[in-house]
Amino acid sequence: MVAPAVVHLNPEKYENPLNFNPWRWEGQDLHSGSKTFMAWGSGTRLCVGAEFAKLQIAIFLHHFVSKYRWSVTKGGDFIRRPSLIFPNGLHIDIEEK
Ligand code: HEM
Repeated sequence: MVAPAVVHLNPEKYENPLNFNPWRWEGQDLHSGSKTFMAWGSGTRLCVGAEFAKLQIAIFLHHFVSKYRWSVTKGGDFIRRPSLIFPNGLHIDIEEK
């Protein structure tokens, strides 16, 4: 069994894996058999909803950053175990621009 988050945070695979850097996968092998990128699983069990989910995420983020302002009001501490957990939640105020 493989924990994808552990692979994605491996400093031997990615430079400064804890830094926010969406471009870190640019030029990497992202195919279904990749051993360095497996957010959608791998091989025959690859997520069937991956393309749908990516489209939804892109549409959501586009509208979220272009039409709304937000600020963190409470919480936001996080623990990597290895997936991300917010023990006190992450409360945000959202308002239309
Ligand atoms: C951010 C969103 C998503 C992530 C990160 C994600 C991730 C994954 C991962 C890692 C697996 C492999 C699990 C394993 O190896 O046992 C998987 C499988 C699967 N996902 Fe997703 N998924 C997402 C969204 C979706 C959506 C939106 C759908 C359906 C509309 C979906 C349907 C499935 C199905 C049916 C499988 C099982 C595939 C199989 O075993 O043949 N997923 N997903």
